[in-house]
Amino acid sequence: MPIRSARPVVMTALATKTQPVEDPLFAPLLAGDRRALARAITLVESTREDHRERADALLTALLPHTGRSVRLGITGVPGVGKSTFIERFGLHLIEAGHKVAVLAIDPSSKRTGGSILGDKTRMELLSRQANAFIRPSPAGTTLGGVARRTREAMLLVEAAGHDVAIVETVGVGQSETAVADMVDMFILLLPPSGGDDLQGIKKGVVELADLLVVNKADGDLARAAQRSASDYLNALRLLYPVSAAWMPEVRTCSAVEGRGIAEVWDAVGRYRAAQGEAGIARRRGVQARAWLWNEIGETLMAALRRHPEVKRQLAALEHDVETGALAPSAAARRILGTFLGR
Ligand SMILES: Nc1nc2c(ncn2[C@@H]2O[C@H](COP(=O)(O)OP(=O)(O)OP(=O)(O)O)[C@@H](O)[C@H]2O)c(=O)[nH]1
Repeated sequence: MPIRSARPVVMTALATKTQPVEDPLFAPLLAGDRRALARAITLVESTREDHRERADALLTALLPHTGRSVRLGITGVPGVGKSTFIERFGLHLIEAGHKVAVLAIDPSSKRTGGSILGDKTRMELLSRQANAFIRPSPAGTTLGGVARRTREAMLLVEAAGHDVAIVETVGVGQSETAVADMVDMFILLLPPSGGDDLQGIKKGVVELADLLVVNKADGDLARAAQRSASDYLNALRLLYPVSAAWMPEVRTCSAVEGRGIAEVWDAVGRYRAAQGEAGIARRRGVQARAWLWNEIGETLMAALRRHPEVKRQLAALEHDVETGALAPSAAARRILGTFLGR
């Protein structure tokens, strides 16, 4: 069953007619039970068909209780200090009374433990907090698959009462775009660079960022960090029109010393004020529509690959395409013809 917007009147009528059984995870998750939340995330991560149906039903029921968090994406190259930063940032938010969830996207990880958050020593202090929920990246082969499950996990943490949802991704590859497509604000952590150039940082990633934070602004690196920050600011001035609703800011911080962390949260507040509720809602609407088409694509492909007759034909058609006996477009049309029963 696809995710659909909640229509209380119709739902109530349907509910009394068919008496759908409420998922046992529904009530405890809404009450903020961590085990129920963890189990619900495991459910949405499952690829089993029956689990998928249950996950869709649970998500649909929870949908009216989602959307109330500040959705932040954080990226940066390995070693820039993401986990040190997120831990400090998360602790700062918890101290201010927030409930924080950290989710990760890392489909590329071949590291032992499987994911960037798999290592138990990461964010140890934060993970011990009652108001923090940290979830490692699910194992996945495709970015699309991992992103889909992270999006759903974000809805679940929101339903469980987390009012700040942080999606972390390692700054290599395409995952930054996937994260930028599911959050309200995208934060790029940068290392202090030695020279006055922006080498090593992909321009595309800088363009996605709403806030640039040069980390490690301490000790010997303090001056280099300041210099990098002004270089980035100059570069951004060339990228963005001054009249835009939000001109990305550049800040420095020291995650290790805990300096500049509160200022990052202040910048989040300014960003949200500049966008306004309508701006955030618009961005989320565009994201939801893109997500719908993603879902259609993924679901169609999965159905296509499962189709028995398609499966039977596929090897021969692939062989014909490989040997040049058949044009890929013609083979694709035949496969789709079979799938659609034409
Ligand atoms: N001087 C200084 N070092 C820092 C700071 N933040 C992190 N580091 C150090 O940078 C190294 C990497 O920090 P992590 O937080 O593990 O970085 P990460 O980006 O999560 O790294 P990956 O797990 O490889 O993705 C560690 O040795 C940290 O102690 C900082 O503010 N100042």
